[in-house]
Amino acid sequence: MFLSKLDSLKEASSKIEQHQKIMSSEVVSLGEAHKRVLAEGIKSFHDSPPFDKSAMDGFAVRAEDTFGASKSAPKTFKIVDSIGAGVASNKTIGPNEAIVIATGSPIPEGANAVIMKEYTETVGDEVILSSQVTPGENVSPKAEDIKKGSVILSPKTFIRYQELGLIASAGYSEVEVYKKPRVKIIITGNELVDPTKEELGPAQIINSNQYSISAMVHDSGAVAEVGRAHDTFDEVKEAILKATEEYDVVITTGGTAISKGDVVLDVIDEIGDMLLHGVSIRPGKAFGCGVVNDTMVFAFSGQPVAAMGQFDMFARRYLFRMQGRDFEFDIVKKESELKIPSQLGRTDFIRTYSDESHARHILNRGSGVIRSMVDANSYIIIDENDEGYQKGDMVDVVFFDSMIW
Ligand SMILES: Nc1nc2c(c(=O)[nH]1)N[C@H]1C(S)=C(S)[C@@H](COP(=O)(O)OP(=O)(O)OC[C@H]3O[C@@H](n4cnc5c(N)ncnc54)[C@H](O)[C@@H]3O)O[C@H]1N2
Ligand code: MOO
Repeated sequence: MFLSKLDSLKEASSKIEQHQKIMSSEVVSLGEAHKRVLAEGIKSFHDSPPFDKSAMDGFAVRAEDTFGASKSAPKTFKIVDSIGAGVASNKTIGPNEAIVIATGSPIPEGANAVIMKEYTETVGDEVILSSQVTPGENVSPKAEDIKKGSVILSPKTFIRYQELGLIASAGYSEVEVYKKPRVKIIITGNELVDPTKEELGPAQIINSNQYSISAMVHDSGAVAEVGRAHDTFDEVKEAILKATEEYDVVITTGGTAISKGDVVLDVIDEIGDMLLHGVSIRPGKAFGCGVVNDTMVFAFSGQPVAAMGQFDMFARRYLFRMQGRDFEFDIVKKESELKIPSQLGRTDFIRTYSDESHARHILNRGSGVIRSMVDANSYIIIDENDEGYQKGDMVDVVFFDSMIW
């Protein structure tokens, strides 16, 4: 049965938060660290660049010697050396001397600027400059990017491609990150068949949740494995108990309402601590969760859209936080194209297609209409204290893409 009074979204979130777990850490190679979260701070082993470095192909010179050089009054320098990538010159530049230099090579002793090849003409062992340079021009100074010994990233930083580059430059080949939670998804429902079944029986439904929820788990930085259970108390109980022993989080779908085969919440109640059954949200009211064997078990509706919404409202934040990363809805304001009524005391997640300016309506919004999630790109969130919106009101919108890990 649903609990006698439905929890609000805020109450439900806070009950779940009280049982938030954080994963331990592991060391992974840098190649595997993309989209993981740092469990350690990163202190640089090196300066980057490690030396004053040429930013251009051209000639290293003493800037002072070039002053006054122009197309109409070119200056001639003597070429005393030529260095390519990965080579340092052992020469020291003297007055009116130049060294051929490649982008990335160390600035030779005595030089303080690089003139781009385009402003020069080489004649034998001399180079004619048709422009002047200022001290430091076309030179990337030592440690301009990273200073040796400095803390460049703090723990809990999400590693995007940019951070990967920085970590590599700091001299790391492996890093300590939070482990990925392993999530067992248990699909319940006697009526369910695989998408491969060609002829559906009179009461059969294709199991789509397995695919959508697994993908959502994956999109939250976690690893998903799927199992099936029939709608019997013993089978669901055994499946949940086993999963809580082997996985970090368990998600079930189906069997959260109140007919005979809806056993999931009764099972959780018997074998663990039930935290929630029924939340004042739409879609997704038939949501439950509890803690079994010290493991969070989320019980989602069988209705495909309700299950996706419940993931967005509860499981996504839980999985993010397990990996050391926070998650809040990234809310933007859009103008509502239509009047949207809502019930006080309930938080609504209205599927919508939002463009630059407007939140546009999606018509059929049943909990089983997966098409509505495909046509939508965002939710309008209507707070429990709002009775809805008039056409033209500014509404809170969260884009689906903004929720992905
Ligand atoms: N008397 C009441 N009945 C219902 C209530 C209520 O408050 N009082 N709540 C309704 C709400 S809200 C929802 S949501 C559903 C939740 O039902 P269940 O979680 O028990 O889901 P099922 O009955 O197992 O399935 C519902 C529907 O979804 C299909 N389904 C199930 N699993 C999958 C899957 N893996 N892939 C695709 N589709 C799936 C299933 O075949 C049903 O058609 O309860 C309302 N009832
Ligand atoms: O959990 Mo149900 O979505 O409100 O149809």
